[in-house]
Amino acid sequence: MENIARDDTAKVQNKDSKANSSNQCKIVYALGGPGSGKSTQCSKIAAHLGFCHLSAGDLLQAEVDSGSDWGKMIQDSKKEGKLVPSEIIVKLLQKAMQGSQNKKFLIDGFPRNEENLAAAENILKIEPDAVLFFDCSEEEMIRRLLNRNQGRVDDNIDTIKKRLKVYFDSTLPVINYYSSKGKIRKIDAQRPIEEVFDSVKGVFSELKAAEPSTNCEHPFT
Ligand SMILES: Nc1ncnc2c1ncn2[C@@H]1O[C@H](COP(=O)(O)OP(=O)(O)OP(=O)(O)O)[C@@H](O)[C@H]1O
Ligand SMILES: O=c1ccn([C@@H]2O[C@H](COP(=O)(O)O)[C@@H](O)[C@H]2O)c(=O)[nH]1
Ligand SMILES: [Mg+2]
Repeated sequence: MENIARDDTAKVQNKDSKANSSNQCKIVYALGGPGSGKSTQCSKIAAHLGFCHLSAGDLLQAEVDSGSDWGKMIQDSKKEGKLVPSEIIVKLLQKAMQGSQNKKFLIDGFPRNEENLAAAENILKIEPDAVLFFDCSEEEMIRRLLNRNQGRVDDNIDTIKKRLKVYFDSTLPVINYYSSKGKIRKIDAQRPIEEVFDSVKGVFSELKAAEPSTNCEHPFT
């Protein structure tokens, strides 16, 4: 599977990639704990700021719904709050990015562990321009997930506890890595949806202000 993914890597490049600078993309990651509001905010960013929103969890769920060979394994992982092998999500992201005319991607809920991070850098060959970190208390995340009411197999207290453990053990180190690279934009996600979105818009305004005024094919806003 890794070989198939590698064959196509040159088609998805962004400004931090070494190759193919003529095909520049803007890439923003959205990370945070389960229920921190990543997908809620990403939907609003896509609607208001013209990004293509790619939710890793939704891409995996689409595989389950399509009855693909990976479907059962993905569904079992989701029920257990476990992460699927990186090559699967990389393949799905790659297909979605290549199928989009948009060059501004908002990747929601990936990378979630160090294996994902290595796959993003070495197989997808993407580097985020910025990483939105939705910071929310554990109590509030649990409250939101138990009230989500979307029929998700993982919105029950046993699975939520497992997902929180994966988040604290595996995703926080990824957030710390991007923090050390100066890419994290931390947002207080504990507040009401519109207040959080005001902060999100502020982040994109700052990113736009910081980008070079010339030769910018895909501006942040
Ligand atoms: N700021 C907020 N205040 C109150 N409720 C919120 C807020 N943001 C999102 N919600 C609600 O909390 C629930 C979880 O939000 P959302 O699905 O966006 O979280 P998520 O971070 O994408 O979670 P997951 O990691 O499970 O995909 C949803 O029911 C959503 O409507
Ligand atoms: O990169 C990823 C993203 C998601 N998963 C699996 O999907 C579920 C649900 O994801 P949400 O982002 O919360 O919708 C997650 O718990 C994992 O089982 C993954 O493996 N890798
Ligand atoms: Mg989500």
